[in-house]
Amino acid sequence: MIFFLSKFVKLFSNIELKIISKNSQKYLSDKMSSQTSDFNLIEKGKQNSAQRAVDENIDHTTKIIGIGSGSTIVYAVERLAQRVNQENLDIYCIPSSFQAKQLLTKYNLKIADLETFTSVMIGIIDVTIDGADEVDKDLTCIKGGGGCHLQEKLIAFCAKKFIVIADFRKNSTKLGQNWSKGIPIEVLPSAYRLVQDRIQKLYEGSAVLREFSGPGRGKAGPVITDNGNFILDWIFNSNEDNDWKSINQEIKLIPGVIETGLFIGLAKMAYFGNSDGTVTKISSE
Ligand SMILES: O=C(CO)[C@H](O)[C@H](O)COP(=O)(O)O
Repeated sequence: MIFFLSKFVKLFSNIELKIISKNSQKYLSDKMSSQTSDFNLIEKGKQNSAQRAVDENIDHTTKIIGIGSGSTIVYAVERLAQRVNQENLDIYCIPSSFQAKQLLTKYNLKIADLETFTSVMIGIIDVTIDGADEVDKDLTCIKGGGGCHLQEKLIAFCAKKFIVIADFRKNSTKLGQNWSKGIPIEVLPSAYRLVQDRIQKLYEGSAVLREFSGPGRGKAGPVITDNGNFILDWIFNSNEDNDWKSINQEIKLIPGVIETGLFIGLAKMAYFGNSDGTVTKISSE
């Protein structure tokens, strides 16, 4: 009797285990396919915003373009290369990073830098196109998620038109609404403790040294920018009504600060690729 009873219990628990494992397999596969579809919507959003920005702002009169960095700009460069070939456009591109330069090389586009041309610098670039980590209702941006905001600010500053391209996640009313990784600040390596200290005394939140994470990724220790500097990410209090213009000026006065990832009054337009396939265009004028 005991023998049969134990056989029955074993059989029942095997069935139960199979049901649990089937359910968890279903849960995992549902979760994975919903993550894949989220990923696709985001990528499609990036692509749609990039294509629209290139198509609406570049023509045969465009001679010099500033090229930002990140994952969204890849779609813009792809589209630009297509149009340069199809329409025989004669365009020089100024990259904002090692990554952007590699991208331009891959697509065989003509590369220049800010010293190539002898004319007046401000306005020398017809259009600069770049991604952003977050954009608020006034088109103030947080940039530098990829650590390239110093060169990105240079090509935004020298452009007649600075255009932001992004997927729907970056479209906020207020900075900090969707982006929680803070404001990147490029600093001289020997000054990072001083800047960290000063920011934490001036404002709420913390200024965290950006480091590589995870075994087998990058190197141990701090992220080094294309210019050989460190990055602090200032995680600010997003519930405050922050006056970004004066905060930016104050941070830039700290010795050792090279550039902040706050782009104020620079963007003329932003294109956001939405999850339904449409593109929202916001203009500062
Ligand atoms: O500022 C940047 C790099 O310094 C990027 O433009 C920003 O991080 C957005 O990147 P992505 O297009 O991958 O979302």
